[in-house]
Amino acid sequence: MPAAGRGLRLGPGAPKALRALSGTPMLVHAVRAMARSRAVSLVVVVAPPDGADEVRRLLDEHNAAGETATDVVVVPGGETRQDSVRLGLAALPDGVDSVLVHDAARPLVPVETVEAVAAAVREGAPAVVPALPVPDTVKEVQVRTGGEPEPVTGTPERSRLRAVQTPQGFELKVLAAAHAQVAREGDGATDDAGMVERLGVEVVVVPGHDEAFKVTRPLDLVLAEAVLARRRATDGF
Ligand SMILES: Nc1ccn([C@@H]2O[C@H](COP(=O)(O)OP(=O)(O)OP(=O)(O)O)[C@@H](O)[C@H]2O)c(=O)n1
Ligand SMILES: C[C@](O)(CO)[C@H](O)COP(=O)(O)O
Repeated sequence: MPAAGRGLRLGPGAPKALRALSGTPMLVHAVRAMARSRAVSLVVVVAPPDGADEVRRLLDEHNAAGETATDVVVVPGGETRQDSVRLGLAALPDGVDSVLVHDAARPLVPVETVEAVAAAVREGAPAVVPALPVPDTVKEVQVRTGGEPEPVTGTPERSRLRAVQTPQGFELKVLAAAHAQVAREGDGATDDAGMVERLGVEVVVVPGHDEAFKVTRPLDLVLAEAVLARRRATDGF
């Protein structure tokens, strides 16, 4: 679980994963969300490089894995999400053959989404992503950094686009090979599946969920609090 980001787009404050949602660190919500799935037996939390001890303390204090049999280990992360995922993979024990990579910044992912991804990997898909259709029309532009209007260069057909979430599920040897290739070639990708695509391995999509959104900007905190309030009212947690 990459959790080492600063959360710059969320504004000043503690590293994003440590910020509170309804009084509980976002990371604790995310670990609980994964531990709730019977497909998950170990969560490797990749903490801010200088914050591994604090993260361990917070997870223990909040009893993050609760009554589940899920183990939680904490390792320090890296400069980029890609580095952090690679450091998390390096901490896996021998004998693991499949892995889910889940952003701590998606703390409210429903257990059904986690299980759908895990089931697709178990059934033989080497790489699986949860995703939703895109509600807006998406334009490709010529990027301008000076604030001037950006010329549109194309409009991809919306019905063929998907907004991709996490957890993304992989055969471990496929994901490890993808990260090794990217590390060798020095070419990044914004998600793990993107690296696997470059290996020429097929990635498949299963349905994502609105509540698996990524807490990125301040308005996302408002949405997350509203989802938690609705869950407390209807589900009791
Ligand atoms: N060096 C990094 C950067 C990001 N992440 C993690 O990757 C996930 C997705 O990243 P993002 O939402 O972009 O988080 P930040 O990098 O913290 O956000 P920002 O870009 O706004 O700073 C988050 O769980 C984040 O903690 C990480 O583990 N290591
Ligand atoms: C992995 C991801 O959440 C899939 O949508 C996304 O690409 C992460 O991007 P970020 O810029 O690191 O938040």
